[in-house]
Amino acid sequence: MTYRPRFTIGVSLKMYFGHAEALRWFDRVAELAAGHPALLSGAAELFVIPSFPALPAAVERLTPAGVLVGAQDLFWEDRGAFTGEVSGAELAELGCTLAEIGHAERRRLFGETDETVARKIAAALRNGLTPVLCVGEADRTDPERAAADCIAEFDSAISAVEPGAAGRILVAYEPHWAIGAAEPASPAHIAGVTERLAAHVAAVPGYEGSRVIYGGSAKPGLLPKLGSAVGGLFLGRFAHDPAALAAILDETVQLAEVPA
Ligand SMILES: O=C(CO)COP(=O)(O)O
Repeated sequence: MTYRPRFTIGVSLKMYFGHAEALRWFDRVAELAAGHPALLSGAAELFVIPSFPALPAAVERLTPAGVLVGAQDLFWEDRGAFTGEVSGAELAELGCTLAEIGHAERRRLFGETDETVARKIAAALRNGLTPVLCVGEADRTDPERAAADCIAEFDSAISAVEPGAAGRILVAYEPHWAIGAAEPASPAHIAGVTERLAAHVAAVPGYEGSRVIYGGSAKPGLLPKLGSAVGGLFLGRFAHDPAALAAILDETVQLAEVPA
């Protein structure tokens, strides 16, 4: 079964923007998305993951334009004495529909482990949030070994999901070495990993509709080189200019005309 929309395009703003800057960016992206043929035709769905304090404004300004909003992290408990943390329950209440989990920066700088990732995946699914699960090899290697690392990360990440709570996951393949770089990984490397990873994910019962997207210095021009090897892109810096995001949405329209 072909999942619609054809491509998922996501943007994480990480901690790049101040508040006023984020609001201006939301307004420009809302304007772009509301009239874009990619969203209107089902060629693409678009999600935005801003900082926590910007979430209510993002929901208010982007949701009417058909853009999904998610958080950059969540805690694995739903309520209690956990100073500084944010629950999936509150995120869902705010109108978020996604939660990013296990980004390489959180693993490297904030002590995220396979165990905490697994607990957070369970928390997201139990609160009705679609996890954006980040996986990827730490060091440059061949696609076979990279795919094996990603598959092990995926299996570990779903290991704490409560029975009956499995659901759609957006798996973001982000090789650590390609994040914050000048160029993305090569199309051959990306396809060599995403095709193996997607085949594995598709065979796990309960996770139907999941898809694998690529992140790590992704920018206009990459998607046409990948075609159906990926379910979409997860963008960082190269979506700060809304014109670049528009160019990528244009590419999804052209690609959607080619049968999957
Ligand atoms: O980590 C990323 C998205 O989560 C990618 O960021 P960059 O495209 O800025 O490398």
